[in-house]
Amino acid sequence: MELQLALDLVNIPEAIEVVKEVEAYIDIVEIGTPVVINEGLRAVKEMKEAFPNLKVLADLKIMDAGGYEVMKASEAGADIITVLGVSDDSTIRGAVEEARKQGRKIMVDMINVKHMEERAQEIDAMGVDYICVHSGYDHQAAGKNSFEELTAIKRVVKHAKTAIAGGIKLETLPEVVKANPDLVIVGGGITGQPDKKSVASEMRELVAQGH
Ligand SMILES: O=C([C@H](O)CO)[C@H](O)[C@H](O)COP(=O)(O)O
Repeated sequence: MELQLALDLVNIPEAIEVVKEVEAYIDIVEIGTPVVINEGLRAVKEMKEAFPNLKVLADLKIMDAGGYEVMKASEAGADIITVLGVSDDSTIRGAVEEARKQGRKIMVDMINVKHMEERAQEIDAMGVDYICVHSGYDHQAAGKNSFEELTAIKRVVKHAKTAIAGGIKLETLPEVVKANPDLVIVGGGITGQPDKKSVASEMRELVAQGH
């Protein structure tokens, strides 16, 4: 089980400072959607240059022009790029095809997908690398989480790795680990803490107890 740090509410220098603190405890660093909107793919490029040994995920939440967007994120140095599960199949297939050419990976974010198991099965068959259940900020504000959705996709996903994101904190991580995703994504649960290093270190230990 791997741990991904999501950086959403920071600029590039702040993002780099956070990663310096917790680098030893994470497998993947995510340049979050708000950072890409504010700073562009330059944020991906600068993060990869600063931490060449970390995998960098560009959370573009692609909805159209999958091949083109994946090509641009790959040029910036992204190892993993996100596409939305609610997109047309042609968008997801285009993203996967380009990612294969570029030696990158595709994560499909299942935010707002209505028929979770059915769509997860279809997307799994398209050859994506990760399928991620996700309660976004607006869902979290309404008190939702994705724990049940993780169990649902694990029933049907045969090839892709499974991931979960959205409001995961140190206190809720043991429940997530029990559900056994391949990847846990944490943003505010680390970045919003006064002692980011110790929280990330405890999270690393919990995640290491999973497979
Ligand atoms: O993808 C995200 C969200 O849509 C904002 O871009 C976050 O990275 C994801 O939800 C993880 O962050 P936390 O919910 O703060 O753990």
